[in-house]
Amino acid sequence: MDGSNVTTSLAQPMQVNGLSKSYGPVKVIEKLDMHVDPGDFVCIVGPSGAGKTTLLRCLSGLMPATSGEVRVGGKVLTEPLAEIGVVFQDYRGSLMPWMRTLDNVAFPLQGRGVPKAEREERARKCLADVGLENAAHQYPWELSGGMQQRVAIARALAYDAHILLMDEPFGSLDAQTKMGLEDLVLDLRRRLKISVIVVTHDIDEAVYLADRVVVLSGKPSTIVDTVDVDLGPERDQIRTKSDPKFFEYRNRVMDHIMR
Ligand SMILES: Nc1ncnc2c1ncn2[C@@H]1O[C@H](COP(=O)(O)OP(=O)(O)OP(=O)(O)O)[C@@H](O)[C@H]1O
Repeated sequence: MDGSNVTTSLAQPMQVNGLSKSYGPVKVIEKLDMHVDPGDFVCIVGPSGAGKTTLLRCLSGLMPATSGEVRVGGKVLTEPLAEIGVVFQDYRGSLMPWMRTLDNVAFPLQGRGVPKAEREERARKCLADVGLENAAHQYPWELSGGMQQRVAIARALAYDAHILLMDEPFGSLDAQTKMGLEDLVLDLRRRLKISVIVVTHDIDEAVYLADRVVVLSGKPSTIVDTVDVDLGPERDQIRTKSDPKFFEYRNRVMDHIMR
């Protein structure tokens, strides 16, 4: 956990108790317990098919667990909440091409009855938060992939979300853009005092970003390890990734996944 911000985080704690999920007769996740404290940055890793996306969907309220529960601020999650923003890997499919950037970000607010002037004001603030204040009137197809993913992040945060869930958010971006967005999300966590949960295939990315890496494995999947990452609150793409502790954490996670 990043001691510099958590005490003032507005996010509610998230608690997962004995969560299991089956698709028909196939049990994918079994009796999973985890918690995310306000301001935490948690990464979830595991081999392909381990149920990472399934878990994230359950955490978002988009899909019910088969048994067990997710609690947000002590209340059982039964539907998507404004408190929880979700970003998917496929930014091309998630933005509406006929809407300008500002309208894409403001769109979810319309469904929640926020008046037009306030919608625009909030959307502008969120675009500024992700460094896109000058792209408000462009269409998604006029933006680079990294910029489109920034818009998707702004939209996820637009309705006062304090918990940001991301499913392979940087998977389809080039290496340099990906690093820029990793640092942007670290910065957003610090500035906006949000909790962030990221599902990723990329173990280096998980260790670089997280206060805690949760490793899923097995059939059905359980948590086989939880790695507390003690690399300090400030991360740097070169320095942090050269720290001997970074290699220790990476190898420990890799050991579980390659088994
Ligand atoms: N809607 C669904 N109906 C039936 N089975 C599903 C459904 N969604 C996922 N599965 C199955 O559940 C298992 C876990 O899938 P999930 O996508 O959660 O894993 P993952 O760890 O995110 O995988 P990857 O890393 O490859 O994206 C897989 O065997 C998948 O085929």
